[in-house]
Order: sequence, then structure tokens, then C-alpha cells
Amino acid sequence: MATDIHGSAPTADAVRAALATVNDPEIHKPITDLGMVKSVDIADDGTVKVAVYLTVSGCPMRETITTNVTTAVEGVPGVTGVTVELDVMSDEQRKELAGNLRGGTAEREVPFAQPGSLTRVYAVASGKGGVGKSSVTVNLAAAMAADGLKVGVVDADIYGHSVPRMLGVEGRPTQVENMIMPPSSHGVKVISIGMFTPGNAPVVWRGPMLHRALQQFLADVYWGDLDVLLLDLPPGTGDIAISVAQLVPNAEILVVTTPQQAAAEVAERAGSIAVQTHQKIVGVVENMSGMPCPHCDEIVDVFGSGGGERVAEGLTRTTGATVPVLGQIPIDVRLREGGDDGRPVVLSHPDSAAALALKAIAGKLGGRARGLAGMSLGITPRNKF
Ligand SMILES: Nc1ncnc2c1ncn2[C@@H]1O[C@H](COP(=O)(O)OP(=O)(O)OP(=O)(O)O)[C@@H](O)[C@H]1O
Repeated sequence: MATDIHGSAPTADAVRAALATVNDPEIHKPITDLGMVKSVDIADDGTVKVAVYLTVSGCPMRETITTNVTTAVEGVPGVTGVTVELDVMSDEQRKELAGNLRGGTAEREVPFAQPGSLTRVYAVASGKGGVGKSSVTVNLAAAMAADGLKVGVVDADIYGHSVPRMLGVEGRPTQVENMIMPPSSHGVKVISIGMFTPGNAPVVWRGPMLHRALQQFLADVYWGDLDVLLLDLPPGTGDIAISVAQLVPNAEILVVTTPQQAAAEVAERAGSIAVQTHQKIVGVVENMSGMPCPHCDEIVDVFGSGGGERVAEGLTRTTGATVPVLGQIPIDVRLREGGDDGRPVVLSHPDSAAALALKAIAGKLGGRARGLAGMSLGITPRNKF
């Protein structure tokens, strides 16, 4: 603990400045800006009592907040001891905070669909299930976050939500009024339907409910300023793909397939939905592209070859715009293990061939300048008669 050499009591300004360095662990903004500091009492003997408002009672972050406040204030010259008292915001205070976080925008707007939004939104789609769409999503997200980008993932795979496990995110999100704070892991903010269902209960929802859930994930979750938002869609050409197109028309589609002929055909069908919804297809990722033989390193084409290329060519023909193959990811046991352990392979084995392929794709997608390119201008072309 730091003690002032002159033995004088710490100043209120210095304590405030120290508190301004403490971020709320979920909102990632200084507690002083969020109206969370209730009072600061500085005694002549240098002891400081800080009263902090939690956003909700039973906040899972209370211990982290207490520790961080204590550490920050202990560092102020002249402080001889710190006690932290916790209180809970009133409904009124929570409403005010939610309003502040929204930055004055009306409720229920999807921030990523607003003109001027600089967040790149990628909807990750596949034709068939099990081709590695979620694995690709979480690894791209983790690689981009490791590169310093602010990244969010919406697990919109309502039927097979696996993103939280793959990223090692546990627990339920905190809710402040009708704003949901997304938990984060490996620097990636995540929201999933799995966080709102008891146990591992399967979700049997119909189209309109799915649309509402997705709208909530996009509009009611406090994402902050994101560079990239990845949406893990359910396989196929279902309702969610249409909802994404309506809610975030500027989302670009990333198609994941395996090299297999059958998978490639359905992937192409899933991708071509973009033609109907006027969305851009950013590219194709071929996953499970061969497996290095553990004995001789020869590449074994377990699922055949050429699927990614075929899908890209097909989508280029259908859309009239060039759709590139962004990368090929080999089969790697460590990638599967990373998914089971909540530690994406790009972080656990960054030099493996699978991780290198994923990081190269992340570099292409994350490195594209943020801008208005690809954004809907809100103009509907008039039909010619
Ligand atoms: N390149 C790879 N090497 C080894 N295992 C992989 C690879 N890609 C995915 N897997 C494994 O295959 C399984 C299916 O992957 P994943 O859940 O990502 O697919 P998905 O397309 O999202 O499936 P669904 O749409 O049904 O949710 C997982 O166990 C995952 O760990």
C-alpha cells in the first residue's frame, strides 16, 4: 500500500482520478462515468471508504469490482486503507444508465443497421450442419480480438447453440433495465440463446420468435463500439437468414463448406439466398480440407476436394460479383479439442496449420477498412415496366 511520505491525507481529486481508472467489467467503461460511485469518504488518517452502486442486485461481478476499486484507491499517495461498500442502483438510476449507454438513441434500434455504423457485420452461413461453421466463427472472432479489434459474436444458431462452450463463456448475462450486458471471453463479447434457456433444453421456436430473439440480440445487447460483429447462423436457408437480411441489410455473408460435393451444393444454395436478399457474399471458407496423416504427413482428402472452389464459382455465377475462396482449413484434432475446452485453436496452437489458415482469413476480414462500403443506402430501385 502506498503511503504519502509527508503523511498527509489523500485528496478527493486523486481518489476520483483513481476511481476513473476502474472499468465496470461488463460495460467496459469507467465506473465514474456510469454513475456507479455513490460516495467517497476520506478520513484524516488516510483511510478511504468508497460506496459503489452495482447495476443489479446479486451482480456476478461484485467481487471483481470490489477488488479493482480497492487496488486503484490503494495506489493513491496518502491512502492508508480502503473499504468498499456495495449498494444497488434504483430503477430510476438503471433507466438513466440504460439511456446513457444507448447514447440517446431510441430503444429497439439495431445500431449496426444505422447509417454511419462502421461495424462490419459478417453472417456466417452453411448449407449443412456440422461443417464447422461455429468453429470457424469463434476462431475468426478470437483471432481478430487477438489482433486488437473489438469483436462481438451473436450465436444465432438457435437450434445448435455451441458458441459459448467453444469460447469458454459461462453464466448468464446481466440485465440493466432492458439492456443485456454480453459476457466476454478471449476479448470477444458473446450472446447466445443458450444463455437464456434452462440447462441444455432444446429450443423449439417458430419463425416470429426467432426474429424477435435476433432483434433483441442486436438491439437490446450493449455491444459498445464494435469493429466486427459475427453472426453464427443456423445451417440452411431458414427464417433466421431472412431476419438477418431485414435487421442488418448491410451484413455480408461468409459461406462455410467442406470439400465434399454434396456439402458444396447445399452451401451454394444457402449462399444464393443472398441474391434474393440483396446481400453481399464476402467469400467462401473451405473447412475440413484434408487431414495431414499423423504418420507420414501426407494429406488425406477425407471429404474429397474442390468444394470451396465449386461453391465460390457457383456463387460468382449466381451473384454476378466475384466471390473468392478466403481460405482452406485442414482437419486438426486440436481444433476440435479447442472447441470442447473453450480455447480456440488460434490461441491454443497458434502455429498449427489450421490456426494459420484461420488467422489468415481473420486478417482478410478484420483488416478491411471500416467504412460505408457494402452498406444499404436505404434506396429501393424502381421496377421498370
Ligand atoms: N477443421 C476441423 N478439424 C477437426 N475438427 C473440426 C474441424 N472443424 C470442425 N470440427 C469439429 O466438427 C464438429 C462440428 O463443428 P461445428 O459445431 O463448428 O459445426 P457447425 O457447422 O457449426 O455445426 P451446426 O451448424 O450443426 O452447429 C465439432 O466437434 C468441431 O470441433
